[in-house]
Amino acid sequence: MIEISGLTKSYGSTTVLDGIDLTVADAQIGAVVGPSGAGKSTLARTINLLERPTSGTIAVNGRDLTALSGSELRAARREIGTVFQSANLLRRLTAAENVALPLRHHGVPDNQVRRRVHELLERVGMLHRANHYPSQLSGGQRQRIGIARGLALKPSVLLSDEATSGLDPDTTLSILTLLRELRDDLGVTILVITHEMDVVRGIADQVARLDHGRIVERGAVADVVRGSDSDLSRALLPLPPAVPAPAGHRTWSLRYDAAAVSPFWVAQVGREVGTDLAVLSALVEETGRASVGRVTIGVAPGVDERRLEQALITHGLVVEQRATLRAVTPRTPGTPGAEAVA
Ligand SMILES: Nc1ncnc2c1ncn2[C@@H]1O[C@H](COP(=O)(O)OP(=O)(O)OP(=O)(O)O)[C@@H](O)[C@H]1O
Repeated sequence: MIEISGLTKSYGSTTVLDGIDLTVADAQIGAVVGPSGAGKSTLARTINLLERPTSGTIAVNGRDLTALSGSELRAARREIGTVFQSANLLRRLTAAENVALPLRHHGVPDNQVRRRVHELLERVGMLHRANHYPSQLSGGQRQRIGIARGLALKPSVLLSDEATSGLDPDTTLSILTLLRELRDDLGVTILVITHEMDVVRGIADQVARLDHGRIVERGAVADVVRGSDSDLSRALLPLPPAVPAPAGHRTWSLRYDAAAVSPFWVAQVGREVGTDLAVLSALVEETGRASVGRVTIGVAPGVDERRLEQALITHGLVVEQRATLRAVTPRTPGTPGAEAVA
């Protein structure tokens, strides 16, 4: 478990991190997201103790690591393994030698190093590349070696600092699957710092949004995407573009827990209210161990909107937003069109 409390980092009069509180429980994956300049890299460098915080504490399994110095601090760094953006492997060393590096640095005897490196390479699926140099590996393979090296000293926490940035979608997916396995099979606590919402959606249990050095929103990923109409929620589950609504229709954005709502809700609600609902965009996605749906519907003029809203609520849907529409000239002759004006 990692508990960060009141973490502040200033450079001169510039405060880059301002009172960060963040906890990731054992065998959970926590994610910190934020735009460029929010303070993500600074947070990563401060958490893995490459930089000292100006104030605040970083405790791993109840032990405050910021209070330590000298040899105690060096030993404490073992508690947090880091996987960097570009894996940061040494070019002149093989994959196995790179993984062995932290073990040798900490004076682990040769026979134990060999055994542990074998174990780690096997764990990340890279045993067959043990004697390859970084230049002979793909980006995803280098990142697997980086993860093996991050785990070498059996840290309690694995910090992933933009580890999938720059990888193609399939490779990203395979790295995320590996991180998920480490959580589920080995019980590793993982803190992912990223600007990629796909990463958060793919593996995180908890998410916090960093903006201008502060955590401005946080929660369980499932709750954030299911329960609120916030910036983070929309960023995590953006709706695909909607097709134009039939002329005169109003568009309503809806959100729902797909596991709890009948898959026939569109027809059922339409029947109850006596109207046909137009589906203009729809998305159902598994995220944060929940199945969440977001839909934009077109509502015909003259429909009793209070009754419609009540029916939707009864079926378990949340009405997020309604837009007033005005008819526009159709692009294809004969096709009705409309655009949102509010
Ligand atoms: N050593 C430093 N001295 C002064 N200011 C710094 C220092 N390091 C970072 N900053 C400032 O802190 C802010 C946050 O930088 P940081 O690199 O942590 O953001 P980031 O979220 O990682 O951005 P990106 O996604 O673009 O890498 C920036 O305004 C940056 O200029």
